[in-house]
Amino acid sequence: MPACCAMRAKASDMHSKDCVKVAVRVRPFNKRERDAGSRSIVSMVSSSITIQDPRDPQSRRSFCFDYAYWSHSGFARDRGGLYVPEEPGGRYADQDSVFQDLGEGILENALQGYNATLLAYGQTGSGKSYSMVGYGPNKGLVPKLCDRLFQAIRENQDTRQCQVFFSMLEIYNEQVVDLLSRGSRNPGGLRVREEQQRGFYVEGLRTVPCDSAPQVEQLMEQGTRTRTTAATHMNANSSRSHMLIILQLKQIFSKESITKQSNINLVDLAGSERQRSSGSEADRLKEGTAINLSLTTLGNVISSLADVAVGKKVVHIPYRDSVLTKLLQSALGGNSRTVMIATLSPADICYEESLSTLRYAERAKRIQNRAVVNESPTERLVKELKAENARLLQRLSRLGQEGRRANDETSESSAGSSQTDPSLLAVFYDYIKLMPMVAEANQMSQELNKGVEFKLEIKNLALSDSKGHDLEKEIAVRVTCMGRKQVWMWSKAKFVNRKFLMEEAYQQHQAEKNGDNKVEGLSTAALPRDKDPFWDPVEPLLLGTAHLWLQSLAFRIPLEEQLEVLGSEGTEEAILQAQLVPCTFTGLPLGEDDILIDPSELLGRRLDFQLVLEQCCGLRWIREARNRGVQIGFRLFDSSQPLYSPAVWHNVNPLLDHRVHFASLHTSQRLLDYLQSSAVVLELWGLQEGCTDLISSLEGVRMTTEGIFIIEEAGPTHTAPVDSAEPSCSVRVLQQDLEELKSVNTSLRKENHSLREQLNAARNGGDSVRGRSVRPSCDAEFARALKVFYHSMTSVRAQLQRLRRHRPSEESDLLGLRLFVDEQSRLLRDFSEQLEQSVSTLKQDVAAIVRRKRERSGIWS
Ligand SMILES: Nc1ncnc2c1ncn2[C@@H]1O[C@H](COP(=O)(O)OP(=O)(O)OP(=O)(O)O)[C@@H](O)[C@H]1O
Repeated sequence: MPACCAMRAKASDMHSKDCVKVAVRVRPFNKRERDAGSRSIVSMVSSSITIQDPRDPQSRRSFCFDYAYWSHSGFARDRGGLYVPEEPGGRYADQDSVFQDLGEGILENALQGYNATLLAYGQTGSGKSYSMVGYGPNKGLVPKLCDRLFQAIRENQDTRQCQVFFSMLEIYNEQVVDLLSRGSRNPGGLRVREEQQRGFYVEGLRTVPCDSAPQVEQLMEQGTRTRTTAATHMNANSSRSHMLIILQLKQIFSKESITKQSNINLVDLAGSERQRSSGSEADRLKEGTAINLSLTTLGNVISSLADVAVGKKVVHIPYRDSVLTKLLQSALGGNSRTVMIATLSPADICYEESLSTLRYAERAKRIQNRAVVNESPTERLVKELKAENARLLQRLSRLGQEGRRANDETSESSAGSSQTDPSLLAVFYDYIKLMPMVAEANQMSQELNKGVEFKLEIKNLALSDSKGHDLEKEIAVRVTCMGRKQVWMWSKAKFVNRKFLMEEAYQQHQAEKNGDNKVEGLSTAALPRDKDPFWDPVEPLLLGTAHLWLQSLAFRIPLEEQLEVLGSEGTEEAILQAQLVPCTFTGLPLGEDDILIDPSELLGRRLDFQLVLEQCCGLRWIREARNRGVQIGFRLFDSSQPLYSPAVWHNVNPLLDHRVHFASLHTSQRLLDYLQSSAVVLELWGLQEGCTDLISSLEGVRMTTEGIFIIEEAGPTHTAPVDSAEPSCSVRVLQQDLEELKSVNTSLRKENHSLREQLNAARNGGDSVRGRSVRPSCDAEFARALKVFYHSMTSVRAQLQRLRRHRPSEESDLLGLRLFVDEQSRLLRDFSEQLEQSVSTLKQDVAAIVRRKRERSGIWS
């Protein structure tokens, strides 16, 4: 069977992750070989090729490749000068058959949106240029590819708009020369730069838009003329430089609103032969060293990648060691579908070089690339990034406005508020960096049937601490096991580490698939869970938080709230009904008369209150999967350990009915400040099948025998060391102060009592009537007015929160934005009306109290 027909699988048949495809082509004898009476030492059967050592005919080496082309014999030259098989169906592989196998596949890949690379490797004069570019009528892969590309563009012009850009460069002595910019050769060559997204690229390389194959051919001719060539003893046309043609194909599918972009790299490598003492001068040696550097590095990169492919641990792939490998990074082990054509002479005098070429090709065969269509991921990434950007910008501007409002009086802060939060920028940077890694992890998971999905999230994007200050944002990866609906949150570091292990597992899997028995280590299929980089033990997950502000406690006013539990990125996770109930130390709720006008009255006194978690409603976590549960975690004041409500499972609106009694035995100014300026952050924790409940750690927690949590110990008398016989001098002074305060308090209470009596007497015509309803004192009236005000402030605050969260949809067009602005104005109007209403009610109440007080003093006087 003709070898060229043996392997007819097209390059486009490659899976998105596959090994570099390798083809070998054997050329006819050249004049020198014929003159030297050379004999062929290469034979080909199907896709396997055997080479014989001319000094030891028994010594043979066989290799098997994806494609093998016999172009050595059995050909004739037709009238047009084309080399064709001597007889129809003959074994000679002509330019057309090579293009059909390799070129068509590359073209299809490019049209699908994959990057593609074609490398020609071999000894000088072995037929690299013939295969890549061709001579005369025997057009090679590149011109044929361009012909077909423009033909395909014409055929598909109804469905897509296409743009083709052409660049051509040469790497010579580790310097990059733009072959399309004659005359602008700067001595150091063009710079190779690196960008996060783009990888390595040549700065300032001329990129010419093309719309026809003849135009490309013209540019190629121009480039070839410019190309540095140096005659060697082996071949008058041989080149000692690497030539790289880059065809960029941009396709716009207007109907689907997507674009696809693919790069086709066509690389004609310099001759692979070792530097020989061939009458070269000093310059030639330098040339040789540099060429060796690029090819040696290419060899090293290929070896390392081949090692990786068989599961060996490779610490470093030396892409950066040469210009060539920098520019070919994506073609070797990256996002590209790559084909290498290794060309060789079958002549006995070329034995060493041909064997070395075959070995090189053998290693290249093992390289595994991971090509992705540059449409969906890129489009999605851009879309996601844009959406994220819009969200972050909105948040930034909101923060800026809030910052400006809050810091009106401090010019320093208001200046700072216009600055971008550096933590946000860092997160942005991480986000962009991790996106392709996440895409790769997803692809590996899919191919290995792991059923695990990775998604980037910004942790704490919408969350704030107990003072309402924004928490530092960081990037996290949400990992979801699709089948069992288990979720994990991985830190950036953990993900990067795991991604490395995933790659190892993936490469192992590929090696197993290819039936490589020499693979060391465990089979990916039998990977135990603790060794599986896609697996982790299930654990509770922080779903979101809600803030219950404590200010009302400083006035001993009860508070009942419907709190919105916000997820890390601002999504509503649930509504939580919670209460703060000031109470006696036995847990009985305090009455209206216990409301304080001045919170400092609490100083030094005991304060008891209960935190009540009543019910959770509309739990998104449970709605998504019923086999889940939740718990609420919270911590107060100085406590380092959170307390948790008991777990509730399988219910979207579970009753929590959880009540915790806290007490401050001796309220300090610090606690008072805390109550007036802080919130208790209620954390909603998601439980999943197989994970254990969160348990409150009571270590270091002071509790009374009645189960009351002490948030602040008793005053200095109690905190004095138990074993000290005599209290210290300052403690004694404080004790005296306390006693004095106590007696002042007692006399004040008495006075208060007698004043109430007098008031009642005045109101009831001098009779002191016991048991009848008594009119409240001014203080109590004032406290009540204050309570009404606080309650109204609760709904004002809710309105403010609604305003803060209200944002236009990411896809908003002009009409959508107008609707958003209208709605925003309405919300603002409601908010200011409510605020004004609350303040004016308070003002009226206070005025009425003052008026009544005056009237009463009139009565008394
Ligand atoms: N498959 C082939 N069929 C017919 N002639 C071939 C074939 N391959 C190569 N040749 C001839 O061999 C000679 C050398 O080939 P070519 O110039 O392609 O070598 P090369 O490897 O590109 O060398 P260099 O490293 O100098 O670029 C050319 O004259 C070419 O026409």
